[in-house]
Amino acid sequence: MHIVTAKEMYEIDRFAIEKGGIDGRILMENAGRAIVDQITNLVDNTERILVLVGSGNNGGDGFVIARNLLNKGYEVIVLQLVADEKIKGDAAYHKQLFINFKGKIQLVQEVTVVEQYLSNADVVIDAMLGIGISGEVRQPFKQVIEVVNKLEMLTISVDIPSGVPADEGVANFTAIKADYTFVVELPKLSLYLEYCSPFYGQWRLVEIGLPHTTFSQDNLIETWNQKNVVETLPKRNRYSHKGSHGKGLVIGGSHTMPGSVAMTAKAALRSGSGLITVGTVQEAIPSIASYCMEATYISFLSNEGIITGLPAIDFSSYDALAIGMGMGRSESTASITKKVIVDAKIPILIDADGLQHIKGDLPLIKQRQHPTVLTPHPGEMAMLTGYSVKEILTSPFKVSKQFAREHGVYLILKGVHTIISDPNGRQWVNTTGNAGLAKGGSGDVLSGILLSMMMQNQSLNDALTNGCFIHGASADILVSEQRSKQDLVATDVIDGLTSVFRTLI
Ligand SMILES: NC(=O)C1=CN([C@@H]2O[C@H](COP(=O)(O)OP(=O)(O)OC[C@H]3O[C@@H](n4cnc5c(N)ncnc54)[C@H](OP(=O)(O)O)[C@@H]3O)[C@@H](O)[C@H]2O)[C@@H](O)CC1
Ligand SMILES: Nc1ncnc2c1ncn2[C@@H]1O[C@H](COP(=O)(O)OP(=O)(O)O)[C@@H](O)[C@H]1O
Ligand SMILES: [K+]
Repeated sequence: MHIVTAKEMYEIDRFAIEKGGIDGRILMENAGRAIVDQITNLVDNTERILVLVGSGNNGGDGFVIARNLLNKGYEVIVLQLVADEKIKGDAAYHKQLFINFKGKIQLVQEVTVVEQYLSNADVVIDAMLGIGISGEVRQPFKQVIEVVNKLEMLTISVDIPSGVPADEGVANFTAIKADYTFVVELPKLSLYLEYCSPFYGQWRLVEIGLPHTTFSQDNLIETWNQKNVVETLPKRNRYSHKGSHGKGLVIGGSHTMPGSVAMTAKAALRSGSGLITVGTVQEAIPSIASYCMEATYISFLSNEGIITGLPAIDFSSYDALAIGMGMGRSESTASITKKVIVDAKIPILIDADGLQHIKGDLPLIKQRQHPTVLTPHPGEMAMLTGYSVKEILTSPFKVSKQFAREHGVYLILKGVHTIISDPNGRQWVNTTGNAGLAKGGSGDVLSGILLSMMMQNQSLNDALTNGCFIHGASADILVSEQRSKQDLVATDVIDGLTSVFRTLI
């Protein structure tokens, strides 16, 4: 499903009205009614409802909601926070219908009066500002938002919590903290920004009859969900043999960090790889092998438990490789990573310490004739780009698209809403995962799953989006069935892959 910016939402709206011939007043009626259907599931008609409306079409939705709730026997008052002449077009039409239906509207701009109305209500419907907001929230909205947030009453936002920007790039704002938000037709970008999404509370999409398409081809962002995975994940052929499912190489680890490559290798095997070889220091092999007996091992030259040299490896005998996990950041490991980037004429995934190594070698990556996948978390992304973590979290879509295009890489910016970007600038947002994954080792497991997916017979975009989905889905199933977000650890996520694959295939 497309994730839209405000501009794209307006384009779709305009298309539906101008080319599709749908009257904007019908769209507004559809939006209001669809939201009322949701509200009636949450709110009993003995509860008193206050609808806060502003000057735009978001306020217009508010009038439709108020009228339809009134028809269903709810006690409803509309507080209009702007002067009468500010309400125009479709919103004015629906305001008049509400009046015709004997609806009560109070024109209020002093916050103390708003407070009095709030104290006599059980539920507040927030239809003040929608996706048309620009700049900082002005009065009286700012004060009203602060008052609503202070009160412990059920708050339901229409389309977007008032004050939250629809798009990325605005770090500081005053906004309603909604319990529920009913988002009109398509998800807005800010739903997937970790500093905005908490304001939405629980959210759901409501359909109002718009086409699900976007017109600006330079900003294609989609969610990746279970339906997409089921459609694209290759089934295992009855006549396959181990060579059909990829031979992968995992390079990394050190004497003090053997666990990371162990988990990457095990996760790769548990997600379908035919054969996995681990290249690491001799000292680490016994402990890794006892956890991952299915893998084979190459002992790398080492000094004090750190890899110092690359043995002669025929990279062409592998289908893909992952490098960097637990490898350390010495000069020797950095030069090994550099050599692998140049010599290995196969798809490569670079994670963790490997990302630190390549900062100065991005031009070498651009020259590669085979795909390169980078999997930074925001801290590593900051190191690679020179932006601060805050700047990255404020504009994660823009920053990652720019980086993927500029350096010709597949970029997986990990986080609550992991963003996958391809070198052409297409982007997907993963929809699985939970805070149980916020533990050391989760990223190593992801690298293993991705390595395996990269070797299965699917496009690289599908491989990476499916891999991210499967990783998060494992954590979700575990947390819902046997573990908690507290005790979940990375190796559980590997064990949980069984449930994911049994569900998906
Ligand atoms: N297909 C669709 O998309 C459909 C969309 N629909 C709905 O329409 C909504 C979008 O409507 P919209 O475009 O009228 O914008 P919206 O946010 O209601 O108001 C903007 C007004 O607010 C004001 N204002 C702006 N910034 C401000 C600030 N910082 N601080 C204070 N005030 C500020 C400014 O007014 P001004 O005071 O400047 O004259 C401006 O005119 C959308 O979210 C959805 O709910 C549905 O009806 C069905 C179809
Ligand atoms: N709160 C969260 N919600 C969803 N996914 C999360 C959350 N925290 C972490 N993750 C996921 O867990 C993984 C953590 O990776 P990373 O930071 O590299 O961990 P490590 O380096 O310790 O292995 C990423 O895939 C990330 O998307
Ligand atoms: K709103």
